[in-house]
Amino acid sequence: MSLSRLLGCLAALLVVATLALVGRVVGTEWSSLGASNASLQAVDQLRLALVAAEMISRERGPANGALGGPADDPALRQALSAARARTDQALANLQAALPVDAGPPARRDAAARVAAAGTALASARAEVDRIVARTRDERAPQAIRDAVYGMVAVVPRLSAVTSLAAAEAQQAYPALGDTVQLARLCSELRENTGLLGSHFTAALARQQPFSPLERRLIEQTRGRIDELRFLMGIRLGASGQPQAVQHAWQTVELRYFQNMTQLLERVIAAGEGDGRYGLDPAGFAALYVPEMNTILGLRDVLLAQAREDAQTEHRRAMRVLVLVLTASGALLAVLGFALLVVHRRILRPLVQTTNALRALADSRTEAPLPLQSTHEEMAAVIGAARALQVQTRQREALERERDGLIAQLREQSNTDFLTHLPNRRAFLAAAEGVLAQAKRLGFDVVLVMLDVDNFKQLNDTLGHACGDQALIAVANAVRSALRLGDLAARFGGEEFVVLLSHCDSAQGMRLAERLRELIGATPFDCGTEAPVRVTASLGVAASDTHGPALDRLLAQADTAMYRAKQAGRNQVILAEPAEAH
Ligand SMILES: Nc1nc2c(ncn2[C@@H]2O[C@H](COP(=O)(O)OP(=O)(O)OP(=O)(O)O)[C@@H](O)[C@H]2O)c(=O)[nH]1
Repeated sequence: MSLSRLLGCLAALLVVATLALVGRVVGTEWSSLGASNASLQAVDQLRLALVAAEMISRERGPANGALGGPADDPALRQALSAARARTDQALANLQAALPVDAGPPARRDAAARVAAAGTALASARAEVDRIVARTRDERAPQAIRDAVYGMVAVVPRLSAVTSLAAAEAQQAYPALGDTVQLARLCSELRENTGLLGSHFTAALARQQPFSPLERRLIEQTRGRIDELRFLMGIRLGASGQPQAVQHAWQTVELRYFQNMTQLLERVIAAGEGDGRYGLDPAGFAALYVPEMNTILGLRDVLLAQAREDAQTEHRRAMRVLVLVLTASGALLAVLGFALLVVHRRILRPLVQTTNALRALADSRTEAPLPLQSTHEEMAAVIGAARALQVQTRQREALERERDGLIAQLREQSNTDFLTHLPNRRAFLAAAEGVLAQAKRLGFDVVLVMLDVDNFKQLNDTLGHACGDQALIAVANAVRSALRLGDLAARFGGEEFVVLLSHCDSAQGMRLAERLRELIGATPFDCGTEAPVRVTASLGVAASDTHGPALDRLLAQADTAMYRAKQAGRNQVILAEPAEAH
């Protein structure tokens, strides 16, 4: 696997792992935000449910007043219809906060329960109205009691709704548990204190002692009130309760539990005695209800506290989420930047350098290298590769130069520098090749040995430079007499040699003779008045007579040439067959 591929895989892995981690953290904080939002909603619903229950309870005050008062008292009727309007509004508010066809089954059930409470309330009100329409004398005590307890029975119908809201608030944000439960206990306490007042209504209206049933109900309700006071006292007495809550609880203790003790003892004593209360239901309510409502004050403080706690939690969750999102964004940005830097500053130059080095290994020096890196190590690698590239280019240039020189030297070592004809060495090598071919293919060759006559004398009389000119003139004559495929060379000093391919002795003699004439007829300039000429003596040896061995042909031609010299120079002598042996 290539390094870039490996790094690509690692980068992808890193990005995926980071995204998973970020997703997990953001998801957790997002659900924490959702939970705190849900707890806020649940606290609001709990408040609406408790207020609705309170309004139904409070409606019992004017209802009891109307049941105990004269049939056509406009003040009582007005108070009752105002209380009913408040209750209807509170129920409508609660109904609006509970979606009927959305959410989990318990929630839909809660909405149905509110609707059922509304229906039960309507029938309880109808019962109250039926009794109130009668004259006071026509109102049977049992009928009043039934009407009162018809109203009383409506409130518990909302308890499922309040417990659902309290449970949801608590589930979303467990720290709210104590506060919402205390708010519910407050509501229940308020309901029971109201109920206690309602138990007195019929007896106060009739100014008669309590019936056994009323006595039992009063005892039960007082017992429940004491129980609730105890439960709340334990929780509210614990340290850590906010000041506002402690103050509200102390107010309830003072104004309801202490201030009302005397009034309640007096009414109960009269109810258990002669039935002379000294006040009617409305009078009792005027004294009792304001003190009882301090419990609602405590409830509202608790609900406000729960809402504030939920809001604080919501703000905290929002802050954490924003922080997590910002940190995640920053982390991803840093990661992306780091990967980009690694890719641009390390990986890409490395790959480019690797390609350049690979190309160098294949003797290709044109592959581009990255521009200089700012990183020490990369700069060193790129610098080394660049130096290698430059060195390779220089080496290649030197090698080219060397090859040229070698070729030139080879050329020079095979060529006579004066006449530019091949020298003895080159001739011997080439002639061996031609003779080998002649043997193989069966054609004849002729070797002509040529020596310039009286050359020493020429040198001595006209100078060495003139001798050189003579040699150049002879070489030119030899060159012009040759056919394609023939070989000619300066064999040494003033001696030349010619090897004629596909040639017999007769043809060789003719060519040698023509060459002799040509040399003798070729003038050259030696700075003298008249141009100078030289002659040459030539010895001819043919393979058809002497065989195709080079040394034998050379020796025979040389001997023939010597004889030509002896015979007076400027002539051509064919080697005798006898000389072949
Ligand atoms: N100018 C010049 N002279 C050369 C060169 N090579 C050999 N010589 C001279 O050629 C002469 C050869 O002389 P000899 O061997 O006596 O032969 P010759 O004078 O031609 O006499 P014959 O061959 O008998 O006609 C010597 O004086 C060499 O110094 C050369 O390249 N240039």
